[in-house]
Amino acid sequence: MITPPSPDAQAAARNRLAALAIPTGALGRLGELAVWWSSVRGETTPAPPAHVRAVVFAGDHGVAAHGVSAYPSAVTAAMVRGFVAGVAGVSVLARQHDVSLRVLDLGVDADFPDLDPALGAYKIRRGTEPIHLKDAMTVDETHRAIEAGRQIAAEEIAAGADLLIGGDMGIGNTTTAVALIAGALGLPAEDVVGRGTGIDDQALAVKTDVLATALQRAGDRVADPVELLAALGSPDLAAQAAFISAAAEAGVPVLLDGVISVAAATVAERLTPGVAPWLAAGHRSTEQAQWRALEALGLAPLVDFDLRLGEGSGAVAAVPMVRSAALLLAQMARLDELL
Ligand SMILES: O=C(O)c1ccc[n+]([C@@H]2O[C@H](COP(=O)([O-])O)[C@@H](O)[C@H]2O)c1
Ligand SMILES: Cc1cc2nc[nH]c2cc1C
Repeated sequence: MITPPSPDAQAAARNRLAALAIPTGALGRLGELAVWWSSVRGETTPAPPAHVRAVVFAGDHGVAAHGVSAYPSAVTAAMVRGFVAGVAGVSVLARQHDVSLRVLDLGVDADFPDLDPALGAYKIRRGTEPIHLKDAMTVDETHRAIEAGRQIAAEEIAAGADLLIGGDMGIGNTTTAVALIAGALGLPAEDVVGRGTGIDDQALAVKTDVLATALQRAGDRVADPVELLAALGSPDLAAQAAFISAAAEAGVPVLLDGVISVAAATVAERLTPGVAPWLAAGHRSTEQAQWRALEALGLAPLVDFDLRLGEGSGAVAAVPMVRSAALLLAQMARLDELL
């Protein structure tokens, strides 16, 4: 059950925004962001987010061996080591913006015996089945991934999070993410397919075929979010979807990233309707499925920099905007105080 963000705080914030020493509406989307932050924090002028916590959900995707990505699956495990070492793109942004960053292996097709076992504490399986040929995983694995995502959110909230971010790492995961979006929104393969890590026209045609076959294979099962995740998803996507659901249930807002994060949010809205008002969209990815899914959630992205890195990077890059919005609403004078 999801309680909506505070309508009283939202109304009070909107009134204060309208009274600020600016021409009416001059803060544009920054003003709307401030009102959102007030509503999710339940205060007229809440402090800016000070305990932003990001979790990277890593996993491999069976479709990666079928010509849908510009990179081999081995990159997933290599990048997991990069997150652990603090040298991935999102690692740099997280340090810069004082965001805590945790990477978890939900389904990487490798083991990491030399690393902290906490990395694999929620591991469900090694890789998924290719979704155009068979179900990505079993329904039991799906339930376990969902439970993992809920627990991970609970841990981050217990650690004091006032804003959560879900990131991703997984070669092939844009195929999975856009399949979930297509399944949830009833869109055809051509309306969701994108170039992911940067595939050429030939691979784009293969990816479109894989998606169309996967959607055909899943059929009506897409109507049920657990069946949708089992047929077309992955442990990492299922866990991220449940992480978002659990955050919204606990009244903790989530800043979304690119197409994988937005696919997780789309599934979260199906798992627990009423999630969307707890979400803000960090950035606009290059993936068309992300724009369509954001629109369906009623969200407009903050940063529009042609980012397509994933990892939670676009969300972390937008954290300063949330902080700016909160501080503007709290610290600016009203026009009537200056006249
Ligand atoms: O966040 C996005 O919108 C996004 C768009 C394109 C690619 N990615 C990242 O690239 C990887 C998946 O791309 P691909 O082509 O292997 O499906 C995965 O690790 C994602 O984090 C991420
Ligand atoms: C190098 C590399 C880094 C990434 N980070 C997220 N997705 C990625 C995909 C690749 C290929």
